Amino acid sequence: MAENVQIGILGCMGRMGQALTEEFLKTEGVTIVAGSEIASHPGIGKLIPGLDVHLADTAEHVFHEADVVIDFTPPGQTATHAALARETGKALVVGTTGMTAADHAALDRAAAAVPIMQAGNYSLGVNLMMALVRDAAKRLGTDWDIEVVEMHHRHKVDAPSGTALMLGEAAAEGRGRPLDDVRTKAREGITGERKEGTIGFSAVRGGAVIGEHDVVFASDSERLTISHRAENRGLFAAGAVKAALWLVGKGAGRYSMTDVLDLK
Ligand SMILES: NC(=O)C1=CN([C@@H]2O[C@H](COP(=O)(O)OP(=O)(O)OC[C@H]3O[C@@H](n4cnc5c(N)ncnc54)[C@H](OP(=O)(O)O)[C@@H]3O)[C@@H](O)[C@H]2O)C=CC1
Ligand SMILES: O=C(O)C1=N[C@H](C(=O)O)C[C@H](O)C1
Repeated sequence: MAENVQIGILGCMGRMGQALTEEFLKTEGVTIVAGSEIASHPGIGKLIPGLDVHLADTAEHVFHEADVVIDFTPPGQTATHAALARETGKALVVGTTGMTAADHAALDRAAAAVPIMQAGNYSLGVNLMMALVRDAAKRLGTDWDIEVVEMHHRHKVDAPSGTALMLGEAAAEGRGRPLDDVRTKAREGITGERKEGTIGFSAVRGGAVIGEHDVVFASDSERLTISHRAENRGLFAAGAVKAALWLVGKGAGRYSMTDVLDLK
């Protein structure tokens, strides 16, 4: 690992931005050298609490200053940040969810030039859960219906969660099918009976829930549920810090948390 890794955080004053700052401050061998927020943020130009760094209003500044940039901004900026990583030659860790196919394509383009880490969930538990779900889906026939249910706080803007989609992809992979071919989105009205082999998604929003995910396997005579509960945001921040340090010195490419945790 490099001597002292210069870290930049996009969305620095958000829920995850603050959890990341706290986690990096507890970590040896790293310095937060830049942080950005949306231009209308009242703290722009002022010191970021706990740091000797002024809050910037552009991502360009953060990419210029840092070795590794961590992106936990709301959906919509990923393609721009991927292009900046490619142009500046900097490593990028993406935590943002609600990504589009165009966002993924932009990350793939950047990954031809620089190391890119992306995960819808940076916790050990969820990444292990993906392997369990893949295995269960492989072993249980299509007479076992698969439903992914998630609950998050009232501020979350995307649905289903990035984690729910990762879990759905793991289940579809276990069944040897692309998720897009078997996915059922939210149900409403006269939906007709459930089609065998499909994977359903339900998103619940309310209160301050950090993140809850259940994958339900339901047959005519029994039901298996694999569940994860996040107890605090520090969990995701600790995983993202680990991922950022793991990325230092890696070649160009697209990486995920399963690489960091050696879960493949
Ligand atoms: N992969 C993982 O493990 C996890 C992923 N997430 C994901 O991370 C993302 C952020 O979550 P969370 O921290 O809760 O959200 P927040 O809204 O609390 O934080 C995002 C911050 O980024 C700011 N922001 C908006 N646009 C920009 C911009 N262009 N440049 C810099 N900053 C900007 C927001 O400002 P403003 O509020 O004014 O818009 C806000 O302060 C979500 O997509 C969420 O799903 C969350 C937890 C774990
Ligand atoms: O927005 C959140 O808060 C979270 N988002 C991620 C997701 O969409 O899966 C991860 C975690 O569940 C919290």
